[in-house]
This record gives sequence, C-alpha cells and structure tokens, in this order.
Amino acid sequence: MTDVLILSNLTAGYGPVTVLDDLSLTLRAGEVVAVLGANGSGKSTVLKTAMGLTKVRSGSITLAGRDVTRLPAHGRASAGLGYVPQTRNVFADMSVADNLRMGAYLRPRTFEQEVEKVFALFPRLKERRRALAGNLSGGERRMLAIGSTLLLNPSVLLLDEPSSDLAPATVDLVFEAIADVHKRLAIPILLVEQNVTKALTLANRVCVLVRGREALDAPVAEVDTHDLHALFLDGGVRTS
Ligand SMILES: Nc1ncnc2c1ncn2[C@@H]1O[C@H](COP(=O)(O)OP(=O)(O)OP(=O)(O)O)[C@@H](O)[C@H]1O
Repeated sequence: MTDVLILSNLTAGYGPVTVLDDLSLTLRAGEVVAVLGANGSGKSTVLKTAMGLTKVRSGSITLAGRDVTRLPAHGRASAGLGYVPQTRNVFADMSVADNLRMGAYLRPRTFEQEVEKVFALFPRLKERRRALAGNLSGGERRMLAIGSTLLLNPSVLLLDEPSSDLAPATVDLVFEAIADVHKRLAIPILLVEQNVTKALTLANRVCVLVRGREALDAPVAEVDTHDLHALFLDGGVRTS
C-alpha cells in the first residue's frame, strides 16, 4: 500500500511546551488509522502538527511524497490535507446549503455540483439544506463540518473527535456517515477518538499515545483491548 501521509520522528508542541516526543506515524492509501490515548496524551496535537498549527522542533511531515513540514496550514490544505477540528464552528447564521457553498468557493463554476456531491454523501444534510446551521443537531453539525472540509477536495482527512459531546445514538449516525464517506471516496482518514469502541469499528490500524510517544502501532485485528486499557491508565502528557 502507498504511504500517503508520513509523520517522521516529530517533536512538537506549543511555545516552550513539548507534547509530541519523537513520534512517527504513517497513513497509507485506503486506511483509517485511529489515534488513541488518555486525556492529554497528545492526540489532537498529532492532527494540529500534521496541519501546521504547532511548533515543530524536529522531524518531518510528508504528504503524497512531498515534504510539507515548512508549509503553513493553508498551504497544507491546498496540498490535500482536510482538517476537521473538534470544535469546528459552522456559520450558525447561514443555511446548511450556504455553509457548503462557502466551502466550495474555490471552484465557483462547479460549486452547485460539488455541493450536490456532499448532499449525496450526507442525505440528512440535504433534508436540512434550508435550515440555519445554528439550528442543527450536534450530529448534523458534525456532518456539516465534515462536508464543508470535503468541498476543499482533500486527499487525506484528519478528524478530531467526531464523537465528542454527542449522545450515543448520534455517535452511531455520525460514524456510519464517516464510514460511508471513507468507502465511497476511498479517502484515507487519521481519526483521533476518545470513544475507543467506535474508533475500533472504523479503523484498520491503531496508534496509541502515552505522554506524546507512540506506545503501540498495530492492526486492529491484533489489538488486545486489555493492553489498550493498560496503556490508557499509563496517563497523559509528560510533566518534565
Ligand atoms: N494551545 C496549547 N498551548 C499549550 N498547551 C497545550 C495547547 N493545546 C494543548 N496543550 C497541551 O498539550 C497536551 C496534549 O493536548 P492534546 O489536546 O493534544 O491531548 P489529547 O490527547 O487530544 O487530549 P484530550 O483527549 O483530552 O482531547 C495537554 O497537556 C494540553 O494541555
């Protein structure tokens, strides 16, 4: 399988704080890799670092064979990284359809077709196309955030905690929608999740972080959930 996104020996963090410590992770074509770990272990920082939103001290990031380590976030988005942050805000005062049209602004000639493609992936959004985004349910809003990112035509999706703050039944709906996107677009996904059970239903491989270091990288079929729990109990970010 082709390597699509390679994070190589990354040490990165925020200002003087180092969070990721010599972390390496590879996402291959067609894969969903779940990044798991205790609170504060650095999961979201992996995605932010891939996207160019943290300070990289050493290591490199390669996307489709191109070194993007020095590119700013918007350059990485143009290069093919589609990032859906945990707290991505949709435009609450605009309709669902207008939110999506905003996402397709780079391709004004074809944007109505592009928006229709997103509606085909998320039928629920089509039903709610005229609703204000601020009036959507949490799950619908999550789908809108993912749909808006897809309009940028990414080659890789970076999803940060799609289950957060959602009721269990809604989490199921959002994960079904993500599975459908993955299947129909064949887009590789780097998925950060607290909900281990859901993450394991979607992922091919898991990477477990302990205090910013990789403690496990294994195919889901080989993962023992007892080992996972033990790693989670090992805790969050380094304090020294
Ligand atoms: N902007 C920031 N400035 C300084 N420190 C930060 C910043 N964002 C995160 N951190 C710290 O980096 C560490 C890792 O945070 P991160 O959000 O990556 O962890 P996480 O594994 O995603 O946690 P959670 O599961 O709770 O979301 C934490 O100690 C956190 O306090």
